[in-house]
Amino acid sequence: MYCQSLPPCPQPDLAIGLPPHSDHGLLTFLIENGIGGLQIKHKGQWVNVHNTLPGSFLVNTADHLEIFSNGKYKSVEHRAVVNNAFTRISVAVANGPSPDTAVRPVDEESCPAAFVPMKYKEYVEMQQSNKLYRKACLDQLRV
Ligand SMILES: O=C(O)CCC(=O)C(=O)O
Ligand SMILES: [Fe+2]
Repeated sequence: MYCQSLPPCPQPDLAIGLPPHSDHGLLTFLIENGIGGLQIKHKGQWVNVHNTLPGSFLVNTADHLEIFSNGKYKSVEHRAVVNNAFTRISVAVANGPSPDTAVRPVDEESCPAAFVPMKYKEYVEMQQSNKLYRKACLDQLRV
């Protein structure tokens, strides 16, 4: 579980709250304190995602879904921007396999694997020991 607190910024256009990245795991569940600020990359453009449905989670597809589905379901690239009025608080819960599971494309027989296998815990360590940058971590595993 990851908790973020991003304070107001006098010049939000010059700052980035959380840099562009994709998450480890299969799916990520997200909640925030009603401020908005999450953006996803869609067809090359940043799109605001503001979940206003009370009591609901926002769900992002993550890297291990992309690996497991051999690229069929892409992990979503996302970032969080700040604003000049409110502190933004968010909680993200990653959901993945057990740490020692080597995640590989599910159907290697019918089509060539697009990713090399890696244990989930090794992937998390790799992501946490590098700067978050777009889908750079997943790109390391591409064949
Ligand atoms: O703050 C958010 O809405 C997103 C958080 C996030 O992307 C993360 O913790 O991986
Ligand atoms: Fe994220």
